[in-house]
Amino acid sequence: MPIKIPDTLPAKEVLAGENIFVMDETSAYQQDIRPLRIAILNLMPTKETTETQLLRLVGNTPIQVDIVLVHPKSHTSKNTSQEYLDLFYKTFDEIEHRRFDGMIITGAPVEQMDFEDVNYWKEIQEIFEWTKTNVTSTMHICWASQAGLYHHFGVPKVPLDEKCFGVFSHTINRSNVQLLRGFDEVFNVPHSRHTEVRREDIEKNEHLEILAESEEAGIFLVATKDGKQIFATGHAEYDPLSLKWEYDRDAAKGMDIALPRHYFPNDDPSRVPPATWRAHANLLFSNWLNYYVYQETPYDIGPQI
Ligand SMILES: CC(=O)SCCNC(=O)CCNC(=O)[C@H](O)C(C)(C)COP(=O)(O)OP(=O)(O)OC[C@H]1O[C@@H](n2cnc3c(N)ncnc32)[C@H](O)[C@@H]1OP(=O)(O)O
Ligand SMILES: N[C@@H](CCO)C(=O)O
Repeated sequence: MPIKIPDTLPAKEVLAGENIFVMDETSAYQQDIRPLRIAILNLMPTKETTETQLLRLVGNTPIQVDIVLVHPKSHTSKNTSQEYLDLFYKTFDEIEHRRFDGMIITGAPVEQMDFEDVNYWKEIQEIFEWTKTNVTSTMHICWASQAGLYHHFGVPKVPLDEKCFGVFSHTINRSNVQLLRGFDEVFNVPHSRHTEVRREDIEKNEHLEILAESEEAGIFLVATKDGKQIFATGHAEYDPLSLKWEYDRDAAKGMDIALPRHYFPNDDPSRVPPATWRAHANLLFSNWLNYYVYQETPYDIGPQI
C-alpha cells in the first residue's frame, strides 16, 4: 500500500526516485476503497493445486479480494470432476457481462501443440479479446503467456532443444518498474516448459517491454507499456515441491528427463529442495494487485454480479 505524506515533504522526492510508492495527500483523500474482483481462468489439469498456489499469493494483501474461478466450457476435463467444476467454477458465458479489476490466466500442459489444436483455442481467443474491455489488468502465466503474446501480438512460441526445467536466476531489465518494486537485483523463479518466446520477436513490438529475464531460462516477464497485460513465462506460484513432483512423475513414466537445474541440494533428488523464490513470488503478485489493478481500476467498474 502507498504511504501518504504531505505533498511538500523532502522525503517524497527521494522515495519516488527509489521507486517507492508515495501518494500525495490530495490523491489519498480522493481514493475510495472497495474489494477487488479477480477472475482466475484455471487451465491446469491439477486444478486444486493451482487454486491453492494462486490464492496463497493473491491473499497476501491488505485489500479484500473476491475471487471467481473460471474453466473453459469447450474442454471436457479428464482430471477434474464435473461436480467439482459445477460447485466452484463458472464458465465464460456466465461472466462475460461482468467487469473485473484483474484476471489471472494459468499455464496448461498443451505447449507442444499448435495453438489452433488446443480444443479451447477459439474460446480463449474470445476471452483474450474480452479482457481488453472488461478487465483492468490481466496476468498470463506460462502457456497462457505464450498464447496471449501470440494472440495479441503475433509473437510465436518456439520449441526448445531441451526442456527449460529448474530454478533460474533472473535480472531486472528496466529500472523503476512498479511491477518489480522492492525486488532484489537478482532473483529466482522456477521454469518448466518445452518452448520459449524470443527477445527479437518481442522487441519488434512497440507496445511490449521485457521487464526481467534470465541468462539460462530466457525471457521471463513481459508487459504492455500500459500495464494492462502481463506475461510471465515462469511459475513463480509453484510450491517448493512442484518441480520434484513433475520430475518424479516423468521419471516414473520412464521418460528421459533431466534433473531440474539449481534445485535439489548437490543435484541429489533424494534431498529436500529449498524454496528460493517465494519472497519474490509474493512481491510480484502484491505489486501487480496494488499498482496495476487497485491503483488503476475505476471505483465504479460496472456490472460485478
Ligand atoms: C507450459 C505450462 O504452462 S506448464 C503448466 C502445465 N503443467 C501441468 O499441468 C503440470 C501438471 N499436469 C500433469 O502433470 C499432467 O497433465 C497430468 C498428470 C495431470 C495428466 O497427464 P496425462 O494423463 O499424461 O495427460 P491427459 O491426457 O490426462 O491430459 C492432460 C491435460 O492436457 C490438457 N489437454 C490434453 N489435450 C488437450 C487438447 N487437445 N486441448 C486442450 N487441452 C488438452 C488438458 O488440460 C488435460 O487435462 P484436463 O482434461 O484434466 O484439463
Ligand atoms: N510444467 C509442465 C511442462 C509444460 O507442459 C510439466 O512438466 O508438467
